[in-house]
Amino acid sequence: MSSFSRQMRLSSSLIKRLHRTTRSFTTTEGHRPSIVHKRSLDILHDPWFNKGTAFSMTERDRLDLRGLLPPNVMSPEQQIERFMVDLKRFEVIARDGPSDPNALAMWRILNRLHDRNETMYYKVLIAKIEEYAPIVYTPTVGLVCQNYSGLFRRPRGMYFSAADRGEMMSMVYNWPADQVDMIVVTDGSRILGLGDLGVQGIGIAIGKLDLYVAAAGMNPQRVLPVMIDVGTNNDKLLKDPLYLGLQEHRLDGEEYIAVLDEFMESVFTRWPNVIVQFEDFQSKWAFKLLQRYRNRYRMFNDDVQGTAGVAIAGLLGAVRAQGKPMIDFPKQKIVVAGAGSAGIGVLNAARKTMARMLGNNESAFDSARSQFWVVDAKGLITEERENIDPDALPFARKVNEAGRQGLREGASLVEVVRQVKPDVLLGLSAVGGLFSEEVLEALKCSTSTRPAIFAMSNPTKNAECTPEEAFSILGENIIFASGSPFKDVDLENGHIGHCNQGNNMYLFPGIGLGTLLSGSRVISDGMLQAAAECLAAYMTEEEVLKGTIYPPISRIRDITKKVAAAVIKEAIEEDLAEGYRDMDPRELRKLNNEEIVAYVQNNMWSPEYPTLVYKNE
Ligand SMILES: NC(=O)c1ccc[n+]([C@@H]2O[C@H](COP(=O)([O-])OP(=O)(O)OC[C@H]3O[C@@H](n4cnc5c(N)ncnc54)[C@H](O)[C@@H]3O)[C@@H](O)[C@H]2O)c1
Ligand SMILES: O=C(O)C[C@H](O)C(=O)O
Ligand SMILES: [Mg+2]
Repeated sequence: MSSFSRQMRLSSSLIKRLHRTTRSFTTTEGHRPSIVHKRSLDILHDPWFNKGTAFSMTERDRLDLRGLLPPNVMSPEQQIERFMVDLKRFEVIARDGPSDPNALAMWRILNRLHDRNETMYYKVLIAKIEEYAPIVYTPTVGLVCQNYSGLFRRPRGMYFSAADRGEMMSMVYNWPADQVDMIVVTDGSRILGLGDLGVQGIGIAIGKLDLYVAAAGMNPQRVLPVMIDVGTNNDKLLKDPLYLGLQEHRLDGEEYIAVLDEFMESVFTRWPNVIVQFEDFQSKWAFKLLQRYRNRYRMFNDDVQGTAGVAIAGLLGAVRAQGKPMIDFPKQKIVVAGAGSAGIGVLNAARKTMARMLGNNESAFDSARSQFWVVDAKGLITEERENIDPDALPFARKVNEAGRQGLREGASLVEVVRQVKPDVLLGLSAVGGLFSEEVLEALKCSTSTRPAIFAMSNPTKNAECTPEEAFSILGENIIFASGSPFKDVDLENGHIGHCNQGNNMYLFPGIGLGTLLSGSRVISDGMLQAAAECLAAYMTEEEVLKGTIYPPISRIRDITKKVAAAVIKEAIEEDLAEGYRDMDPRELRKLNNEEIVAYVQNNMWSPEYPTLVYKNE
């Protein structure tokens, strides 16, 4: 078969799936029309309203589009078919390495579609999320951020720089949408495991919001990616003549906080109901800003809180995969490599979960601490550590206790694994290959019947190990999860080693959507816990026993709906829910579980072209 006919076959199978997965994508009169205040070329240049060749003849007449488009009116399915031929030329599984140019080429093609026709873009993304999430999100988004100055064509989102101090309150009115539901903001200081990428980090905010639209059904007209450019400490970018951001060192201390404070005040003044997700801030600021804002604003930190929930769900899955009840979780010995925003977030949440299972009192909380061994760049953290980070202090091992185990301050990861014989080895270190052959060999001494490895660092090259390495050294009786997507491993004995993707994408969209629809003014620990428990309970006993502890990404819209419903339910129980639009809090309280899920479903946006009607402003 020629490559062209193969492409056409692939395209037509996609088209069939598109027909099946969504009811209608037509400009039918059955849908409520959208009012536009522009006509003619202004519409074609507006990705929120543009339908390209799918504008019907009556719409072309009504909106002064006649003569501005080729005469043949295409159906949305035909439009996608044409688009797919272009995209499929680069069909590869997107991974770092030799396929980078292909992954970037696919990102470019998708990005151009995003720029000209958002409805069609999200139609494609939702229908083929498994294939294109690795392009618009992790791992390719990392590569995109690294190359953003060269890839930048049309601006997307808003930029606030240190030079805008005193102006932000008026600047927010430059954004065209009167309603914004969701902001993802970064300062670019720690993009995935790639370090300080300065202004180029905007790519991650865009990628996260793509998932808000595709997975949570947020309306793309009401999401806003934001970059806070307070400079960069990346020497390469400071010297690069093509760099798009401020070429000065990062602001620090009070000056930095003043910029963030002004930004938060400005966006919440214009959009009082917005939710702000903090993303990829270096650990130094991630915790401080979370503490500063979480009781004042509707905000959360995805790397600290979203990751924690996903890890808890995975850790509980790993217990079930051993054939044990979840309540056995407090017996697990867990070695964590990495004590940054993500690692500490996971440790705190795991300790609290154990404590709850042990009786939810102070002594339970205290004893849960001894289940964790934390290794950072300087080795095992003990109370002997000089200038210990206060966030890591609660997890520092007591010197005597470490000594009894044959360990000391600064012991290497391999020594720790050898001595502790952990049930779980979890990496959030951003160091690719940290789980070396030696470390994996040491894990063979694990006292678990089914050891679990979480190589959660991103993107692909930063994963602490690959699934091939883990399965080939430890055999098939392990649980494996990674932050970036990897293929399952053929174990060559007729069995498959399952690779789970342990990524916060399974929670942040549902946390945001649930918060929005509950109308809660803050995002409580209980709401985050409810999200994690929902994800943990999502997998069936049978799936978990087969080693599948997270759902496939093709189910992300369904899991997000359920997570959002769990968040709403908890907000109601904590008396935080203030309602959303027509749904007032009293009515919200009357809904049963199924009705809450239906309420979420009914408020999820789907990519369908509305009929456009012009109205003079
Ligand atoms: N899978 C997910 O959902 C998810 C979520 C959040 C973060 N992450 C990933 O986690 C990684 C870390 O993020 P962060 O914000 O915590 O970063 P960070 O830079 O704040 O923390 C990194 C930590 O790793 C430690 N470290 C460095 N070298 C080490 C070594 N050789 N051995 C052991 N520890 C070492 C550092 O001391 C530090 O404590 C990133 O790669 C990020 O992409 C993944
Ligand atoms: O962005 C991701 O894929 C997960 C996480 O937020 C990260 O920072 O790595
Ligand atoms: Mg992140």
